[in-house]
Amino acid sequence: MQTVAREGKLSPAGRVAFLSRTEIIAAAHRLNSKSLSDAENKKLFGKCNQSHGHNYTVMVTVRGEINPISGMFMNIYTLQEHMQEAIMKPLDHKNLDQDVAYFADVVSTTENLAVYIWESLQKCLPAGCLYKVKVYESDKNFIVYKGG
Ligand SMILES: CC(=O)C(=O)[C@H]1CNc2nc(N)[nH]c(=O)c2N1
Ligand SMILES: O=P(O)(O)OP(=O)(O)OP(=O)(O)O
Ligand SMILES: [Zn+2]
Repeated sequence: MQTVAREGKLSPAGRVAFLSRTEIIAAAHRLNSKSLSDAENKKLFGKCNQSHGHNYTVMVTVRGEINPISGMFMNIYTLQEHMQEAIMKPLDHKNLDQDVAYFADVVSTTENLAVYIWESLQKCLPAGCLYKVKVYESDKNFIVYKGG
């Protein structure tokens, strides 16, 4: 279906684009499960059973139809604002296990951090537009979570 504005040609409706933004959060954590004994935690998590920190790189990808009038489906600054509220404010320069209630009983693995970020963003983004959360714990280690 063609949509033509008063001036200029417009892209046909129905084109889906994927918009991504990254932010870096510095956070401390300790891999420790309350369901395991101290000895089991030490055996399973090794040195990560001790408090340490990471500079996590978080990449959020949203998707939507390109608006034929504006040429976008979401202003990047809107995504930035949502990431500020859902990610930076609750997580940056925090101790995940002590300062974030979600991790009181959830092991602060990168997998669970990605789930937390997904669920936090779902509350503020339009339904269905969140596509992917990718979290790098280091240059080499990263997790991708797409919901479900
Ligand atoms: C390295 C670290 O500092 C960690 O905290 C690592 C240790 N291993 C590991 N394995 C996973 N599947 N997920 C993690 O988040 C993780 N953290
Ligand atoms: O996320 P997709 O499906 O676009 O695929 P990709 O670019 O391989 O990304 P990833 O491996 O991070 O899911
Ligand atoms: Zn770690």
